[in-house]
Amino acid sequence: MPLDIPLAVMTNNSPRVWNIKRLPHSVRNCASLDVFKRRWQHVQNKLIQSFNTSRVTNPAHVWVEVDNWVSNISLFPHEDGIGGKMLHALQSTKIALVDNAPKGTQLKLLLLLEGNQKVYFKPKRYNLEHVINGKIYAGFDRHNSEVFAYYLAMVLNLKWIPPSVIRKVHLDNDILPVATSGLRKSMLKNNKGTLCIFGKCFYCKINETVCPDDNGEVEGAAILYLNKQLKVYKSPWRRSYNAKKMEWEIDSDFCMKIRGSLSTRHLLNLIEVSLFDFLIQNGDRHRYEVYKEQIILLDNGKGLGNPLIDELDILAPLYQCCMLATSTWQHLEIISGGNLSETIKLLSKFQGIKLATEEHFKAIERRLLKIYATVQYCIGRYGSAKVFRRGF
Ligand SMILES: Nc1ncnc2c1ncn2[C@@H]1O[C@H](COP(=O)(O)OP(=O)(O)OP(=O)(O)O)[C@@H](O)[C@H]1O
Ligand SMILES: [Mn+2]
Repeated sequence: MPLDIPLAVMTNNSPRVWNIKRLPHSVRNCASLDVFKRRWQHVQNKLIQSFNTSRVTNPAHVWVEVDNWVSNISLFPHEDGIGGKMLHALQSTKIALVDNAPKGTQLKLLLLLEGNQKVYFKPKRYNLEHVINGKIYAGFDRHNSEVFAYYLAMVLNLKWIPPSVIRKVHLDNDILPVATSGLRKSMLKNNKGTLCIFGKCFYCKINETVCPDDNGEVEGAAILYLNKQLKVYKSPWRRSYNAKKMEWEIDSDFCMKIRGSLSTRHLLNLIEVSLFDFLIQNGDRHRYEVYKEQIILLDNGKGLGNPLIDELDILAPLYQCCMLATSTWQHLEIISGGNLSETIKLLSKFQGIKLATEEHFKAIERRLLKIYATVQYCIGRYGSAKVFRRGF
């Protein structure tokens, strides 16, 4: 068991622990609730304006806008309906070329869309109801987790994630005519005579294929490819992927040790990412990419595995460092009370997609309460002046 897990959180699922009285003062103070509500409505309206558009007359214009976007506060534009337009272009632009994308361990394809836009395509491996058991990083990537993560990041105001949407591609019509010979060689016919893909990647196996459905279509997450110079870091809180314990799992002063080598800003960013990962239960962020001093949320496919489990040690950066950017906290305050799930559902509906079962949405709300409780633990231990930091 990792050291220093908040006691309130550890005494586990007792409803008393999640009683509203235990939440940080600001969250339960009725006078603030009105202020939060107004602030949230403002944020939600902006998100709706961004995603409530789907028709794109010329996707090439969207890619030009995306490519030319320069900003220190977001990876992509988010005003004037561009969110929905990017997703629609990702979902419907004709595919000009498809190849294997051998980087990483999981089967994925690299699509080149007309207009020269590169896209990663992570195929569907499971139905939404499928529950992953075992280790936190078990199983194949979940395509819906990638897309869910995108909307979650938007709602959390983490604007450093590539747009991602559910897309169906027709194997015979959309893929085969434009497939490279390498990709054709990584396909085979199953015992029903259907052509399936086994791909080219570290874990790709000939007996673990992706096959089209009865309509001849393969569903997957279409993720915008970032053609940018990214710095790669190993996460200080990465798992060992074997029986060996990592330093963060045995050393209660772990955060103190790494503070010497990471700037406060970088650490606050890592902590913010741990909240995001805890909500979807992505325990597989072994390394991360940085662009313009910001962590980019790439590879979010290991979330949404089991809605009944909340692996607390994903929150270790928060409860071991007990620091949080004030701006992050202010945003967490306004998404309480169901706003988070409601908005993800609302925004994804504009693209006509269902991203997760009700159990997963409930789990996200439950985990949000655990984040509040962990912050409360930190405040109790160190006082809010030490916990909340001017961050970004
Ligand atoms: N949208 C993207 N744009 C550009 N590069 C990307 C994008 N997504 C992932 N990458 C790069 O490709 C690599 C592999 O992608 P990803 O991590 O999603 O695959 P994976 O099979 O899950 O890998 P792993 O098993 O190592 O987690 C990443 O390390 C990252 O450098
Ligand atoms: Mn991965």
